[in-house]
Amino acid sequence: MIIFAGRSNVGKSTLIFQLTGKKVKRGKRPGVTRRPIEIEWRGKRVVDLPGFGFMSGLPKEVQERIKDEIVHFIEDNADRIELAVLVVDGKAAPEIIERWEKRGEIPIDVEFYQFLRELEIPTIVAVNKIDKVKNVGAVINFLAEKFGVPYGEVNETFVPISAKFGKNLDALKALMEKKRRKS
Ligand SMILES: Nc1nc2c(ncn2[C@@H]2O[C@H](COP(=O)(O)OP(=O)(O)OP(=O)(O)O)[C@@H](O)[C@H]2O)c(=O)[nH]1
Repeated sequence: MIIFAGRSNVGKSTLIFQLTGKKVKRGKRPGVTRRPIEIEWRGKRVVDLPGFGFMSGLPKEVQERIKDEIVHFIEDNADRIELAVLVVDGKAAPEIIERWEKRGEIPIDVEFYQFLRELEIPTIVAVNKIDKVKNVGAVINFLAEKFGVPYGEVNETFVPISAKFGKNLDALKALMEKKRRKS
């Protein structure tokens, strides 16, 4: 099983469509049915987890419930998950992370990455929307530091992509194949 996770609106559905040719789009009404969506792809299960973090119009309790469901889903399936792709918005993430830190909170992306690592699930961070980013290297260095990824592991953890424009998806696919847990 391969899981895709990330904050709401980072481009998960767009990316999964680009990689698999399958639509995983939910109805746009937030909070209604935001269960994990599973598709079959090359004999594997690919799961699009609901977006976590702040979504406008969603009460805090609903956001918390979604987060709990995601955590439970991952814990329940940890042995079967061969790879996690954490999608972040390369344009928005640095600012969001800094805002959370200023409030004294652990940014949700950081928490989530560390949660996956604790469960020893191989994890790739797809840094999406790089078409909107000027200095991609700086963003990746920033994220690596915040996520606690050692320098020597940066290249096998972060992949800059643009899902919308189909940019660098071959590199992502290659890394997915390399990193996934082979049983
Ligand atoms: N500029 C740019 N926009 C993108 C890119 N990828 C996705 N988007 C846009 O970002 C918005 C959100 O994309 P989705 O694929 O719906 O995001 P999602 O993460 O599945 O969102 P949720 O369903 O809320 O979890 C859409 O308007 C996409 O067109 C990208 O690489 N570059």
